[in-house]
Order: sequence, then structure tokens, then C-alpha cells
Amino acid sequence: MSGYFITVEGGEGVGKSSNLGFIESWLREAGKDVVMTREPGGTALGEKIRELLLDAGQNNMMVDTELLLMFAARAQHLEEVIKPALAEDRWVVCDRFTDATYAYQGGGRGVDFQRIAQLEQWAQGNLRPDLTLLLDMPVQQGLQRAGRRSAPDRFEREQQHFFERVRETYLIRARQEPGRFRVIDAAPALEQVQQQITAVLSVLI
Ligand SMILES: Nc1ncnc2c1ncn2[C@@H]1O[C@H](COP(=O)(O)OP(=O)(O)OP(=O)(O)O)[C@@H](O)[C@H]1O
Ligand SMILES: Cc1cn([C@H]2C[C@H](O)[C@@H](COP(=O)(O)O)O2)c(=O)[nH]c1=O
Repeated sequence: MSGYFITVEGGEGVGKSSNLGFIESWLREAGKDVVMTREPGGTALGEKIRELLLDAGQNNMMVDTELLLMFAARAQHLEEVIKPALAEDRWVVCDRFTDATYAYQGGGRGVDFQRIAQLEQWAQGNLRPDLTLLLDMPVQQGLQRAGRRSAPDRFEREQQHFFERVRETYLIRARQEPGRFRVIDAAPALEQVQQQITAVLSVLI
């Protein structure tokens, strides 16, 4: 595959949504043929799975069910959207991907990382993102930002210690794979966050 695969990751309220439009515009202006997508979701079937996963009324979902639903949506997304786009030399920018499974299901819920690695290999083969932008900031500050919004979904209802484990797992993964990850300090004003993102993207073009 000869396209380029970028994922954007981070905990709650770090500003992914606020920065995805910026990334899309920046890449388009640089002449790239961009596909914007997200997980869980990105396909009609995946969006239905997303509804189930985020539904705060699903208060008895087992951890393995959650894990497998994430990978079910991902399997569909890979075959229907990501792989075809990469095969057509397009740039895929995905709001969350498998690092989120390590962070939320692994770090947050306590699923064995080896089990996630097995599912990753099964669903993706050798396909991994080329670049992962990890938006990072203190959990408390992120939750305060996210809290300004409407009713919390099934993940947003978790407690601060859950999100501390999510953040720690992301940062450990970033240290383990420095060639793929770029950690962006998401705490300052949006303009400063976008300057950091620009610096990373500029190297690619
Ligand atoms: N750098 C920033 N400084 C101050 N406020 C910010 C910054 N970035 C985002 N915000 C605000 O924080 C809130 C959360 O941002 P945003 O929705 O982009 O986060 P998110 O991580 O994408 O969350 P989700 O993925 O759940 O949508 C929004 O109200 C947004 O306007
Ligand atoms: C891909 C993926 C996502 N999640 C969680 C993380 C978030 O709380 C929600 C998605 O909502 P957002 O709009 O991106 O904030 O899903 C997860 O737990 N595991 C995953 O693999």
C-alpha cells in the first residue's frame, strides 16, 4: 500500500475534534488527497456499532464484548475504507485507531495487552499507522474541557483514575514507538497546539 496513514489519539477533551479540521485543511492545501474517518465507526455498520459502544444505557456490557465490538467495527472499516484508500495512494486521517484499544480497553479496563496484540495482528495483519499524533494534557484539564459539553457517553462516565490509566498507556506506547508517535502538548491555546501539529506535518511534505 502506498498511501499514508495518520491517526490522531488522546484522552477525553484533549481537542481531537478541534484539530482534525485543521489537519484536513493543512494536508489538502499541501495537495494531498485526504480521507477523513474515525473509530469506532467510519462505515455504516461501524457507526451502528459505535452507537452501541457509546450508549450510556448499555451499563452491563462485558469487557470482552466491548473489546470485540471495537475490533468488529475496525475489521469492517479496514476493508471498506482504510485499505482501499491507501491502495489508491490517498492520505487517511483517522480519529482514533488501535492505540485507543490499548489505552482504553488495555490500560483503562485491564485487558491483557497480549490479547489486544493478537486481535490487532488478526484484523490488521502488518498494517499499522505511519504516523500517530498523540494529543496529551493533564486528565483533569481535559475532563474540564469535555465537561462543558452535553450528556456524557458510556466512556465519558468513567472516573478520573480510569482516564489516568488511559493517558499513562498512551504515553508508554509513545515512548515504545518513537518513530511512529509524535506527542503534542494539547494544554496551551489552540493556535499553539496547531503550530506543533504544523511542525510535524511539514516534515512529511
Ligand atoms: N487548545 C485549546 N484550548 C482551549 N480550549 C480548547 C482547546 N482545544 C479544544 N478546546 C475546547 O475543549 C472542548 C473539547 O474539545 P474537542 O471536542 O475538540 O475535544 P475532543 O478531544 O475531540 O473530544 P471528542 O473526541 O470527545 O469530541 C471544546 O469545547 C473545545 O472548544
Ligand atoms: C477506537 C476506540 C475508541 N474508544 C473510545 C474512546 C472514546 O471514549 C470513544 C470514542 O469517542 P470520541 O468521539 O473519539 O471521543 O471510544 C475505545 O475505548 N477503544 C477504541 O479502540
